[in-house]
Amino acid sequence: MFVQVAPSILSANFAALGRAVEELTTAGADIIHVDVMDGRFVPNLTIGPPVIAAIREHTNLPLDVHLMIEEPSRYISDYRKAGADMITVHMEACTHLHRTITMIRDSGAEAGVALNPATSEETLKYIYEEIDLVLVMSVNPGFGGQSFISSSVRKVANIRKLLNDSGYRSVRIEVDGGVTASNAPNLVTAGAGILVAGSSIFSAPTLNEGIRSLRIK
Ligand SMILES: O=C(CO)[C@@H](O)[C@H](O)COP(=O)(O)O
Ligand SMILES: [Co+2]
Repeated sequence: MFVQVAPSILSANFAALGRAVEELTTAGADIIHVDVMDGRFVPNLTIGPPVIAAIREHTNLPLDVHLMIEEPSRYISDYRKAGADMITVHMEACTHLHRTITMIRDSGAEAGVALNPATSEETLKYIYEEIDLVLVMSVNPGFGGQSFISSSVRKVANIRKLLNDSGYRSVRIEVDGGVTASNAPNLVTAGAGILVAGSSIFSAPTLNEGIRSLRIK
């Protein structure tokens, strides 16, 4: 079954992000996942547009920018200008979600909506038409290296069914957090099309082996 693998650079050496992105590209990544944290929406701080613009120079792969920030609508154009191809905002961080995802699409990027583990898939009902992907958080956002929350597999299957039944088969489901070679097959069978992984890829003997271990034959 076809799945795209999106390594998260949260697990890379931040002193050498350009090289990490080049190595992931050579190792067979499909997409580069970039975690943006503001220390408010999540209890951790990472990087912003200048760093994304710098890594943009080191790969031609799509940059998938996962915004774990309050009021993301204030920064959409900054992230797009920095080189983001896909911009995902959290349902829980957006009072005016419809407006924010419209801004993302108008900027020319693909629009994604992320759901925290405790947020129901039912909340997506009125925005199927406006989005390109749903990001299912399979850990509580904020940190790499956490354990996978197993109910996420059921959530992916529910979302796939809701999307297919409503005529939105082309909306992809991305899963992020604790993804490993042991849970990847179940996630793909449930309907995930993109798997994000940080620690499982960076702790593998090689980046290529880590990426390949998540692809389902
Ligand atoms: O968004 C996040 C964490 O909030 C993720 O993208 C993590 O970076 C994934 O890391 P692992 O759980 O695979 O180590
Ligand atoms: Co992420």
